[in-house]
Amino acid sequence: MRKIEFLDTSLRDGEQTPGVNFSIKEKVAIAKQLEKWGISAIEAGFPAASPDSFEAVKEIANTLTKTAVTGLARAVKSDIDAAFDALKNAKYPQIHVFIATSPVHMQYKLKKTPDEVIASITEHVTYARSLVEIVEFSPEDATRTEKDFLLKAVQTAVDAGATYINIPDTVGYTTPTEYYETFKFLIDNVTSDRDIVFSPHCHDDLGMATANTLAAIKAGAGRVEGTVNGIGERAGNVALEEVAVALKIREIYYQATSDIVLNETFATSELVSRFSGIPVPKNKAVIGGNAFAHESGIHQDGVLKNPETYEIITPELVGVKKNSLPLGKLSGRHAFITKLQELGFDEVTDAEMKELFSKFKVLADKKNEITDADIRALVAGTTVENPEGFQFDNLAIRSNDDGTQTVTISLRNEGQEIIETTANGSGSVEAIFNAIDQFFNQSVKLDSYNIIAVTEGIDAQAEVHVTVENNDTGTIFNASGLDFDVLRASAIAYANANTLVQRENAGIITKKISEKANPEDPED
Ligand SMILES: CC(=O)SCCNC(=O)CCNC(=O)[C@H](O)C(C)(C)COP(=O)(O)OP(=O)(O)OC[C@H]1O[C@@H](n2cnc3c(N)ncnc32)[C@H](O)[C@@H]1OP(=O)(O)O
Ligand SMILES: CC(C)C(=O)C(=O)O
Ligand SMILES: [Mg+2]
Repeated sequence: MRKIEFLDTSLRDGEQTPGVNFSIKEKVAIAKQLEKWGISAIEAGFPAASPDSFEAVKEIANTLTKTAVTGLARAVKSDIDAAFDALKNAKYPQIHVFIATSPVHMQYKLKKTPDEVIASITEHVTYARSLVEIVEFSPEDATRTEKDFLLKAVQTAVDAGATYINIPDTVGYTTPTEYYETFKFLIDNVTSDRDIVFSPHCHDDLGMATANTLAAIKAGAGRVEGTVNGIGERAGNVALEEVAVALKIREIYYQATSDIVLNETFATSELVSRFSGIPVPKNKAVIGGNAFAHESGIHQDGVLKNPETYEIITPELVGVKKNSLPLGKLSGRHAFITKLQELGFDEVTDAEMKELFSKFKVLADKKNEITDADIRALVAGTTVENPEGFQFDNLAIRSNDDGTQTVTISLRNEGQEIIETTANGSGSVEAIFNAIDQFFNQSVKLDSYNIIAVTEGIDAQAEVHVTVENNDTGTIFNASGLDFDVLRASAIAYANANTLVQRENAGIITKKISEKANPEDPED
């Protein structure tokens, strides 16, 4: 049975999702969880894109001990130098060089002839290979590239020293049969005296990313690329959890396995969802809230008689655990520590533990039963917070006789100074957002506002997701807030989003606007 390697690009392609902007701390926390999940290589970013991206790759390279870390680079020497500099301390560094090979990309975007692209592949893969042992090459938009030219580009990269050949379906255009044939064609025709590993990199524009990825494995691919929860540019990348579980359930058919620790899947998905601000839909395959729910009578009858009638994946397989140790307001420190360990949070420091326990006690006073989801939410909010900018402190609401609401909100700056603003609104949320707008005094448009209950029941914690647009730059930011009270969660989410906008305006973070189409550009 073949072992399929997994490369996760949630921190690079995943961050290209409109609105997603992970802080460096969040990226490191995700990278550590990915290592625990059994990912063999993490594409930690595009170091040449911004100082923030560079620092994140560097920090992850300094942190991981088991997993290879790779950085993306155009076929441009300074991009490759930036990737190498960021990866200097990685235990297992890799550099990923890409250049487009489809006619439309070469002619309009790169303004290069096919011969110039081939020369660029030789020059830049050779250069990357002079710096690190393991180089990955991607012919961008491979699935719209003419077959013989694709083979020529790939053979050129192999001859220049690339070990991993990634065949991106950049615009989510291919189909399973076609992609299978592309892989077969390349694997059968590329020659090398070294072992070359081919990998799919699928986008989900036509909803075929998982099927395409599995077809590539069937054709002989040895590594897969994708993201957690399928986040990524446009309709997203392939969701790696779907590929990992499909391989497990159909391992005989694919004659392949992986090192993915499947019972870490749910925790990985939840962390990425929280930090990306993108909730997992209830009907999402493998990890959605309904993935294991049986609603209709005939299905329930079948499952009661034998779960195998309708259940091919068990909740336990992907780490959805039964709440074996229920916690409440009378629980003590020992039970709390045991629960943290049971949930896999074994790296919590003493100081974090102290803070977590006091937050747990506050929550337990308000909520009858503290579930595992509450604890995970608590940990995510405490161990990774945005230390820069203003933090939500408190809010007070008054209903007026004319039906309007008045809100006084206080925010705390890094020096722990508390600043208050007051505003009116026709409803409480509007008044809260008006008060925060008044405080930040910057031009922001609210694009979306969503509330999710973290757990079931009337005393559930609320998670609020907002998407805002910085009117000065057009950049979109997602942010979330979590609290027992939905209005406080709303205030936290909106204040966090405004903090990101403020940091962009101050030049501390940069995010290229990829989500806005340019009508003048033939590619858009
Ligand atoms: C399919 C993918 O996911 S590709 C990865 C996409 N990710 C990103 O774009 C990350 C964020 N990007 C950025 O921060 C910026 O685009 C940067 C820093 C990389 C470059 O910024 P700028 O120098 O301002 O260039 P800009 O983005 O406007 O244009 C891209 C340039 O790179 C060229 N280019 C694009 N891809 C490649 C490549 N693989 N190899 C060589 N050149 C390339 C384009 O032709 C264009 O060149 P031109 O300026 O001569 O016309
Ligand atoms: C950079 C490449 C691998 C990419 O993300 C794509 O083509 O989708
Ligand atoms: Mg991609």
